[in-house]
Amino acid sequence: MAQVYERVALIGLGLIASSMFWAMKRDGLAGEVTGYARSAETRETAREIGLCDRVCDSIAEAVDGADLIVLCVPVGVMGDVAAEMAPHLKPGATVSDVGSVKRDVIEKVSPHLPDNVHFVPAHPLAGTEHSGPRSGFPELFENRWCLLVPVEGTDPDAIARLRALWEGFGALVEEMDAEHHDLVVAVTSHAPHLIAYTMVGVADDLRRVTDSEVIKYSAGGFRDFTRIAASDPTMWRDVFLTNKEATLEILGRFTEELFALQRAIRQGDGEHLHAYFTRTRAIRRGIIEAGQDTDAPDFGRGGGRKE
Ligand SMILES: NC(=O)c1ccc[n+]([C@@H]2O[C@H](COP(=O)([O-])OP(=O)(O)OC[C@H]3O[C@@H](n4cnc5c(N)ncnc54)[C@H](O)[C@@H]3O)[C@@H](O)[C@H]2O)c1
Ligand SMILES: O=C(O)C(=O)C[C@]1(C(=O)O)C=C[C@@H](O)C=C1
Repeated sequence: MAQVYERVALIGLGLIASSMFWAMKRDGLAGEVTGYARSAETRETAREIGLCDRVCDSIAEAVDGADLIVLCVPVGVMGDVAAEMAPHLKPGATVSDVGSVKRDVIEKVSPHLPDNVHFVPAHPLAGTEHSGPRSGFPELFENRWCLLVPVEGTDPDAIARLRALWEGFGALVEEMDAEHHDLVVAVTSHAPHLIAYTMVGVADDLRRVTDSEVIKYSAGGFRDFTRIAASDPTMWRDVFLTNKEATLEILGRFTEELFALQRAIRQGDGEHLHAYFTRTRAIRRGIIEAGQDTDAPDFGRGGGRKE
């Protein structure tokens, strides 16, 4: 595959950055890739496993001369990181991010960026419950969506180039505005994570269900909940604090539906339950028919793959 960027800097060296790096190297999508993470331990691990061509001890050194800089840190620190790197950016460079929330990130990052760089926020809808520099694998983005959320007036060439990189990773790319993005992912990702966290918390609170029983009998739905609820606490704290409005809107609707189902169970209203479950079953079938059920085949081979 053809090289898309000569110099790329990855800031934050966890699951997403490491998956991007391995995919870039596998397919020759970038020339030199530099990396920076805040903790010396993470930088040391990165050097040990060959994550990045050059691991830098300062953000200034990492972004120096880079054509593309991707912020791969938790959404709560995107603004601070942008402020720190801004004076060292090369004119004409593209700054992007992979944050799970877009409106807040755009609000926090944009004011720090000089006028002579392009800002093209992005969000790959792909991940696992694992985090850190060892968790990435190059197939992570294959056949997954990556949403680009460019602000109005962004240079179309900068957008097209970033699109080419994500398509090079095997992702399906679409553009969306930030507000819509945040509402969509509140439904498809953020609220489901909160529900999973809650369900596992409830099981943990029930003293009659011992730890060993939770492990022994969790072969089905609950096992999936425990996988999701094992996701990184810092990342998810930041997601909920920065996508507050949309998540609360969806959780409000969720609570209303839950009460309605609760009442149907109490009143023995089987018709209500059956009609509801028939409707939701059709959604799952729609996902599979659209070829979006990327969980079905064993697509990952790295340490961070899904169970
Ligand atoms: N994990 C997922 O499923 C997933 C999927 C899509 C997008 N995202 C988004 O991608 C971003 C990164 O997530 P991840 O899963 O790769 O996280 P991760 O925890 O695996 O990695 C985060 C990295 O950022 C570093 N970091 C934290 N604060 C920093 C700072 N102030 N300066 C420099 N480095 C700092 C950490 O040391 C770590 O190396 C987040 O914004 C997240 O919302 C995550
Ligand atoms: O599959 C998982 O483990 C994920 O949690 C990935 C997932 C998701 O909810 O789909 C999580 C957060 C991201 O922002 C995008 C993708």
